[in-house]
Amino acid sequence: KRRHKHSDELEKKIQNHLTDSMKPPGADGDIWELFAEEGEMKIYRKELVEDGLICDPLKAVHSIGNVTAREMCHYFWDTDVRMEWEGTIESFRVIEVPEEFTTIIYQTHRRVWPSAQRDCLYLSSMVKVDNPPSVGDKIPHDTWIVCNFSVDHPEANPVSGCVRALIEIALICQTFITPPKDGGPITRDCLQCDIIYVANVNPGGWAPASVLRSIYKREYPKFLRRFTAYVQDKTRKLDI
Ligand SMILES: O=S(=O)(CCO)c1ccc(-c2ccc(C3CCCC3)c([C@H]3C[C@H]3c3ccccn3)c2)cc1
Repeated sequence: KRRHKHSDELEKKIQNHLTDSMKPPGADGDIWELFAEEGEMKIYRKELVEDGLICDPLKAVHSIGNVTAREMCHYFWDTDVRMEWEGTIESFRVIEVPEEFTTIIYQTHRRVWPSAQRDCLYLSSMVKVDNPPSVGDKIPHDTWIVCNFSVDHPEANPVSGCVRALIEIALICQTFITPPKDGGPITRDCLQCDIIYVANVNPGGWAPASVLRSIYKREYPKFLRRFTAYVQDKTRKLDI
């Protein structure tokens, strides 16, 4: 069962995401504030301050056509394409690959004036979920999750002056297939991918609340817009 040092922690986090993060906002009795809405994309936040630091949890739900859950999670997880859609990291390095679909990454974020630059050191794992909870009455064809969470690593060799931000992030995707009425073959037009993205970022040290909250308000919608468009573009059949 224990495949690498973080296997147990990873399993536990995935189980938590599948039970907690897949619930629609508000189902947990918590008060989520809808702060951005663009078509199917809805982004919610909660205000949370821990030890004086802004740790506002974020939850986004979205649904896009023509892609599968596996494609969404693959492009989110695959570091080979990271800089093609990530707009706020300055550099990153894969420190270790504990197993085939699990990497340990060190990355630095662009400095947010007037606070110090932040870096993140985290494990990133892509997993197919076998017995997914079905949300509502729709039955998913398949469910995939990418789980990113902060870990320690002796070889991080951090950029001096960076403050370590702590992250707990998950991208959970489900593929829904609507076969064509005429009984024809299933094409990309029959695909719908439901997305849940949860992010808990602890800035790790002081940063002005107003600055952080305005960054989150700007960066999360931008990230979801840019990333989903990127995947649809990468998977679009070539215009013949
Ligand atoms: O989804 S991922 O796993 C994709 C891999 O990169 C992810 C996303 C976001 C972060 C992150 C980490 C630190 C910060 C802050 C804290 C104080 C100063 C930097 C932010 C703030 C900058 C905000 C932000 C929000 C959304 C997207 C990017 N930037 C975001 C880390 C990982």
